[in-house]
Amino acid sequence: MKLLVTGGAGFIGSNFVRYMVNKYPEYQIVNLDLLTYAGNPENLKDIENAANYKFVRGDIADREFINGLFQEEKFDYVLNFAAESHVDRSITDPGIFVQTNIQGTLALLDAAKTFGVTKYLQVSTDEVYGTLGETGYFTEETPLAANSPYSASKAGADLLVRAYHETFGLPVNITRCSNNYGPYHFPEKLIPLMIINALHDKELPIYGDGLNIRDWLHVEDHCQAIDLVLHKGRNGEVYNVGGNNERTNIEIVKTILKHLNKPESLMKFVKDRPGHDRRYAIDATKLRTELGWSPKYNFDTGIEQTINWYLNNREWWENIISGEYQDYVKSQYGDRLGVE
Ligand SMILES: Cc1cn([C@H]2C[C@H](O)[C@@H](COP(=O)(O)OP(=O)(O)O[C@H]3O[C@H](CO)[C@@H](O)[C@H](O)[C@H]3O)O2)c(=O)[nH]c1=O
Repeated sequence: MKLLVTGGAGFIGSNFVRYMVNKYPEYQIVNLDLLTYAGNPENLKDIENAANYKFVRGDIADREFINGLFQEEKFDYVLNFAAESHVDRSITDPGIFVQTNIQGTLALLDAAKTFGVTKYLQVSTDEVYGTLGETGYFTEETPLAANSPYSASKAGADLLVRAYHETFGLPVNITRCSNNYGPYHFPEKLIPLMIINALHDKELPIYGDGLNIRDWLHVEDHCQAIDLVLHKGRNGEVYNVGGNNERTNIEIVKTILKHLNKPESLMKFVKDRPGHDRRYAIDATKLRTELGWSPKYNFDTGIEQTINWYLNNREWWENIISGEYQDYVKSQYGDRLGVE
């Protein structure tokens, strides 16, 4: 069984690669990653020499390269984690989101169709559903109503995946997760950014009134869900993955400050994100009842484990925020990156 995991050097992708390499020694896992600013080979240092693991550097939107890779490797499963993922960046530079998230997905779908796969799994996001008011939950039937260029690009990709199933009969699944947290989270996102700023006694920028709500999901629970959907998901189906842990941003920041024994005076309310979605909350009943998913983390233990991970892995994030990160990656991995 051969798996292509794209974006496997990113936060969720690397956690998933590690999970699969350890759980399925009999599978061959190929990690394809472009190593943009958010992809980091250091995330997988502990398994990089595993017999069932291989790293390839490349761009999912490079059709010629993708076709060559599919022809050579003959993948059984394709899991697309590769994406530009940061909402704030999509507001200043939407073009790269369309290129990677839409053109990249299209190139993978075409290759999957041409060379044949047992399953194509698209890792998507609850942000495609837009925003909720104070009540209600996103289900798989909630209409798509993306509000940011990022979520619009993910929604576009989801519709292509759906279309390749309906039109060409490609065996596909789409998973839509809520906000992930855990080890190796890139420090532009709320939780790692706040931990690192607090450790430096720097201000913690809270957008708007800080009462926006996110539904936090531990990345390992997300990995388990994707494993289940990959093996047991019904073709053509969408599965929502949510932690059932709704928190306001202020609650998150206060929790982090408390764990680190830092004062709340570090919180600074700043200009709101344009188009800022108010609330995300996921109904994951389908995943639980149909596929038997049950998350093992509750938020209190998960956030504590995550904060401790950042305390114990300073070198990992100091290399990233030092600005010397790209040079560092090149010096460590330059000769071993595979396809350029
Ligand atoms: C970076 C940052 C964020 N925020 C707020 C904005 C959001 O309400 C909340 C979380 O922000 P972010 O960490 O950027 O995550 P968010 O926009 O929710 O999107 C994340 O979660 C999505 C899933 O819901 C994923 O699809 C995205 O790729 C991922 O980036 O915290 C702040 O108040 N201050 C900040 O400095």
